Amino acid sequence: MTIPLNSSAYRTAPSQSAAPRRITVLGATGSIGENTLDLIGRDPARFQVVALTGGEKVDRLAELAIHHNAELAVIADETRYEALRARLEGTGIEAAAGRQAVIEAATRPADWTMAAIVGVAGLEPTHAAVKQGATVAVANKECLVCAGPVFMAEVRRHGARLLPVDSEHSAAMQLLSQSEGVEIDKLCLTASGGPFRRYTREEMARVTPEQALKHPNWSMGPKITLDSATLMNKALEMLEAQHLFDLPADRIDAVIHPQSVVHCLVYYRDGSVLAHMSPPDMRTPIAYSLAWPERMAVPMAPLDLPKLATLTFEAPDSDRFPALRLAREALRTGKSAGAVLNAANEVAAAAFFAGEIGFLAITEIVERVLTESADLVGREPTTIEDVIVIDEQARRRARECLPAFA
Ligand SMILES: NC(=O)C1=CN([C@@H]2O[C@H](COP(=O)(O)OP(=O)(O)OC[C@H]3O[C@@H](n4cnc5c(N)ncnc54)[C@H](OP(=O)(O)O)[C@@H]3O)[C@@H](O)[C@H]2O)C=CC1
Ligand SMILES: CC(=O)[C@@H](O)[C@H](O)COP(=O)(O)O
Ligand SMILES: [Mn+2]
Repeated sequence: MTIPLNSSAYRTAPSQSAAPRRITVLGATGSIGENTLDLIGRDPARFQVVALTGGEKVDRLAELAIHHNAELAVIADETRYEALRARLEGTGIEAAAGRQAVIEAATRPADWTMAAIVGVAGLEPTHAAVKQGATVAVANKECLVCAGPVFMAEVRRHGARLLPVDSEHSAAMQLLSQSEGVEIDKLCLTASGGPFRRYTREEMARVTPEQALKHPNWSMGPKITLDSATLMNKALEMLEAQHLFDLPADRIDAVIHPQSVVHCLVYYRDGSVLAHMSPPDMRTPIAYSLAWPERMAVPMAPLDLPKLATLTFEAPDSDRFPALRLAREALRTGKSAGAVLNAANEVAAAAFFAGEIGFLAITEIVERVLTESADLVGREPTTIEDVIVIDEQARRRARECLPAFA
């Protein structure tokens, strides 16, 4: 379902059942996957693990599957099937491999699926989970960025329930549940500003992948950590919010908040602003989605405001960080702007990690591909398959751009 602004949907208690909830984690070996399983492992009587999937980390996937007594473990990289099968031999856990097997894992009946594969690679498996009509906790923001209206239509068509996991969107869902029947003026996402918040463009031109991977507040996978450094993460998140909450482009904003304690703010026309706070640890939004509409305990210390002492906010600088300007344009353009922006960013991010381009070239390539791809940007996909075709074409154009930025 669309997260409705004017609905009591959040307050409807689920039927209470003594049976453990059947859980699947797509992207189990990643940062979100590990945090999800950490919480699940603390209350094993409440959860039963159906399927776990990984990309390449076959040993870790097998360890997690054994530890959580999963029914099925799937590794996306087919060449690692034999290694997975050997590790799981005698455990009774099924092993499978390949892209299609990941999609099939997502179709196994489950009450709750965590969608935490990174990148557009997560789109088809998450869509497969949505088609089961169950609850999907969606960390994979690319589903919404690339396929927004099509994906949300599929959610409605299959009667699935989406629970946002991205910290800002989890916060937004909690804030918007206070706004039933009330028009909001603005939804404002916070951005830490990343490790280069105070860098000049000249300094940014020389930064290395190692420096970009040092996020000031959050421990996350490499791709999203780099996106935080370019502010492309916030660009993706503005598009994610547009589709999740069905908001007009001009009601979505972002502000720099270096402490990452406030995650989202909702502005009302009477001057009120509601803000959501929590420590910068993803186990809080994951726990919210796992226990929803109830609350569960997490193992972290509560926020210590006197110790924090100061929370600060700054306006983003679009000259040094063009990503937010690109996001605003993409929000207004709609259609396939999000898919093209994301595809170009995935290609450019991989090229930066490979040492092929500099840090500033990442957003420059995204802008170049968006500017030169009016034909792609203007397409209105009607199916997930259409989105994948657009993504592949935008990737090809981004790859063609790389030599000019090397
Ligand atoms: N990390 C965080 O705190 C947050 C993450 N998110 C979003 O959640 C998603 C996951 O992020 P994060 O956990 O950081 O990412 P990670 O890189 O840590 O983990 C990604 C997961 O996806 C798997 N994977 C990678 N490529 C493929 C593929 N082609 N097919 C199948 N599986 C694949 C990886 O497997 P393996 O490692 O075995 O190769 C791993 O399990 C992203 O969309 C991100 O934007 C949103 C908010 C916060
Ligand atoms: C934890 C989470 O939700 C990330 O998306 C986080 O927001 C990244 O930090 P930035 O605010 O630096 O993008
Ligand atoms: Mn986020």
